[in-house]
Amino acid sequence: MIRLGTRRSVLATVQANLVADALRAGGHEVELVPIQTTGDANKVAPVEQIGGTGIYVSALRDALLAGEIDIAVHSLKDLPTAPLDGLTIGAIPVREDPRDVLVARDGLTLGELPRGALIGTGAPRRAAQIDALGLGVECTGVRGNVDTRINLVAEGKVDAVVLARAGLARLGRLAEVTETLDPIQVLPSPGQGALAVECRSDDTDVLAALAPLEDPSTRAAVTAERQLLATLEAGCTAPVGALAEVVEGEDGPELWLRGALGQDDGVRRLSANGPVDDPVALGKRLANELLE
Ligand SMILES: NCc1[nH]cc(CCC(=O)O)c1CC(=O)O
Repeated sequence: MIRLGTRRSVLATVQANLVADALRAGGHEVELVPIQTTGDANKVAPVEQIGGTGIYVSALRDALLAGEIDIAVHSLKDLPTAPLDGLTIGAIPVREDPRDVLVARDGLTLGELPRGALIGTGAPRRAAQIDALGLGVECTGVRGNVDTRINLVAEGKVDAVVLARAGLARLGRLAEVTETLDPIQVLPSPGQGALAVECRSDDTDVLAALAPLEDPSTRAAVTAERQLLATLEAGCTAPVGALAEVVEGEDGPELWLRGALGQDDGVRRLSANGPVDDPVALGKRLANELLE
């Protein structure tokens, strides 16, 4: 029996079930163990004020280290970049669409929102990139689950909210999307749309069970994105956007990485490419170029 720890939110439960079903299809028995995290217990305070990086994952990691569960399913973008002694990411399954989306009143797109329109987003990354478009719209901090945030639009409290497309896809709510934001305008959070299945580093049985869930292209892409973030020494709430993709080059597959860094005077954007088997070097190189 593999005990799978998950946060209690609807999205986390859906994501946990995706992994549980994949393991069951491989002939394994899986039991879901719901666990309360700081991020879920406190849905009001800004993320930065209640611990920042890791508020959604530390309780799951503690349960893993204590042997209360065998695997934890995280949204990769919520997982701190620093590795934790004794734990490893046993599998990164194929990624959902990594882009951000707009859910706006009256079916509006970003460009159709009037000047002064209020966009709800608690993420400095999203606010910095939207500000840099010079549309005259205003970003305001919001928190809470997908339902809460979409309701702010329905209640007229904001004109629009920005969310991860992957979350809406997994919740079956893509019909509410009014625009999918082009990464040319808004780069997603490093790791967005990908799941990380974490386990104990020495748990060979669980590592073997997780191996078939792994998608090597997703692993390469998100490793480059997360290395970019780690090198920029930014936490999950810092204004860093990143998106990597494996593309077919002249001499075979190569990894392309785009990065955006919010600074006082605007957003700096660069891209670079490198071999698929060294995403860490690519992430470091682009980070250093962004800092120059
Ligand atoms: N920050 C919370 C969070 N963590 C993961 C997702 C969505 C799913 C994903 O990106 O994999 C979301 C919601 C959002 O940003 O809209």
